[in-house]
This record gives sequence, C-alpha cells and structure tokens, in this order.
Amino acid sequence: MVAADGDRGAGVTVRGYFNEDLSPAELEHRTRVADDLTADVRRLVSATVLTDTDDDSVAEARRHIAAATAALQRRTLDSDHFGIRYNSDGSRRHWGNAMVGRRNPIAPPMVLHHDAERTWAEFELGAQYEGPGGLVHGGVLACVLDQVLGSAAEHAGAPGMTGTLTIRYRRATPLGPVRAEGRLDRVEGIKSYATGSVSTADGVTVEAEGVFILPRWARAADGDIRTAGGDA
Ligand SMILES: CCCCC/C=C\C/C=C\C/C=C\C/C=C\CCCC(=O)SCCNC(=O)CCNC(=O)[C@H](O)C(C)(C)COP(=O)(O)OP(=O)(O)OC[C@H]1O[C@@H](n2cnc3c(N)ncnc32)[C@H](O)[C@@H]1OP(=O)(O)O
Repeated sequence: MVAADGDRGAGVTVRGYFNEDLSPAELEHRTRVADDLTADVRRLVSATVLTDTDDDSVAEARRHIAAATAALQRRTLDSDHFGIRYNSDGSRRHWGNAMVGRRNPIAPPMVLHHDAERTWAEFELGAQYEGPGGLVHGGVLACVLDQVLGSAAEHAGAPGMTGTLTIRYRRATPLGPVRAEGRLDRVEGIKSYATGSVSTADGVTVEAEGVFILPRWARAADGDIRTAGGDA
C-alpha cells in the first residue's frame, strides 16, 4: 500500500513512510521490547530531573548510561528517523512520534482512544514537562493538542498537516494527570477543522482549535490515505 521511504507514487516524493511487514508474533514481541525500554528511559529522564544525589553517584550513573547507549547503538535503523511504518494490511506504527511514539521516551506517552465522536487520552505530564514552577510548559500543551486534534481529524477520515493551531490557555495546568480530548468539527474540501481541550480534575485548563490541511503530495493518493488502517 505504501512504498519505501521517499516514494509516494504518482511522482510524489515524501520522506518518512516505510512498508515493513511484521507477523503478528513479531509485532507483539517488538511492542513488548519497545514498551519496556522506553518505560525504563522515561524513569531515567525523570530521575535526572529530580535527583539530588552525590557526585560519585552521578558519575556512576553516567558510566551506566554510556554503556547503555553503546549497547543500543550496536545496531541502528538505516534511516535517521523511525518514520511511519506500515504493514501491507494498512496497520501503522508511529513509534518515533514525539507525543504517542512507543519507541520515544520523550513521548509521555499519550495513548489515544477513539469513539464515533472524539479522540482522547489520559496520561501524566511529570517533572520533565515543566514550564513555570510546578506547571506544565505551554509549548508541551500545544504539542499535546496538536496531536489529539490532528488524530481526531485523521481518525474521522480527514487527515492533514497542521496549518494553523490556535491555543487559549485559560488556567495554569499543574504537573500531574491530565486528559486531552479532540473532535473533528467540520471538513471543507481539503481542510479539516478540529477543536479540543486539556483538562485536569479541576476542569478545562487549555482550549484549542486547529485547521488540518491535506498536503499536495497526499491529494494525489487521497484514496490510500482515507482508507489507511489502525495504529499498532
Ligand atoms: C497514508 C499517508 C497519510 C498522510 C496524510 C497526510 C497528512 C497527515 C499528517 C498527519 C496526520 C496524522 C496524524 C495526526 C497526528 C498528529 C498531528 C501533528 C501534525 C503535525 O505536527 S504536522 C507538522 C506541522 N505542520 C507543518 O509542518 C505544515 C507545513 N505546511 C505545509 O505543509 C503546507 O503549507 C500546508 C499543507 C499546510 C498547506 O500547503 P498547500 O500547498 O496544501 O496549501 P495551498 O496553498 O494549496 O492551500 C490550500 C488551502 O489551505 C489554506 N491554507 C494554506 N496554508 C494554511 C495554513 N497554514 N493555515 C490555514 N489555512 C491554510 C489555503 O488558504 C487554501 O485554502 P482555500 O482553498 O480555501 O483557498
């Protein structure tokens, strides 16, 4: 369905799409390995922000980190990005994505759920997402909303690149558990309009609206894009 990196068919060239057929057993295995590894690295990132240990312990940790990095680099992907990897049945892996990537420790991660109306995720934004003291960084919240609105549009069958994202920060968002939610409001040709919010137990803290535009390279392959399968 989707060719190797660079070839989108119809003379369209785009980076980042790889056809990589995995058997169900291989996919399950790689999923478990990825989830365990990224969970460990997320704990490491959090510990790095919050440690108050002595210099010798930091030096010891750095030696271990250097060894771990070398072990992971024994073999690496052929490309400088994970990209979006497709099975021929249309299932996809966005494992490098900054917000949802299961191979990306930068991602909180957001685990997205969908129903007929909306897309949502409930997750934790901890110490590594701090902006003002004790509060979530506004750019991180924009990133969260970009993802949940974009995914809502995509899941509703009208995907696009973010053209314009408008954010209104109504109240500060304390570090900790949050819920992000988005919905597709309407579609006008190649433009999808989505709205959404971030909330905590105390209510909505941020609202957003976004315009997502099916880019030129994708318009040629419209049929493919609108029938793409689910995420793994
Ligand atoms: C199987 C493959 C699937 C591929 C699907 C394609 C895309 C899907 C991508 C992701 C979806 C997946 C999951 C969603 C998850 C996460 C969300 C995160 C998404 C991102 O993180 S994404 C990165 C940040 N994003 C960019 O990196 C965009 C850079 N930019 C461009 O790629 C172009 O700039 C583009 C495509 C925006 C427009 O380019 P273009 O050539 O298609 O535009 P063109 O001139 O033809 O205008 C056509 C009509 O859009 C209006 N228009 C143009 N630009 C506008 C704008 N900025 N705002 C509002 N309206 C705009 C015009 O006014 C005209 O409107 P009208 O027809 O009414 O006159």
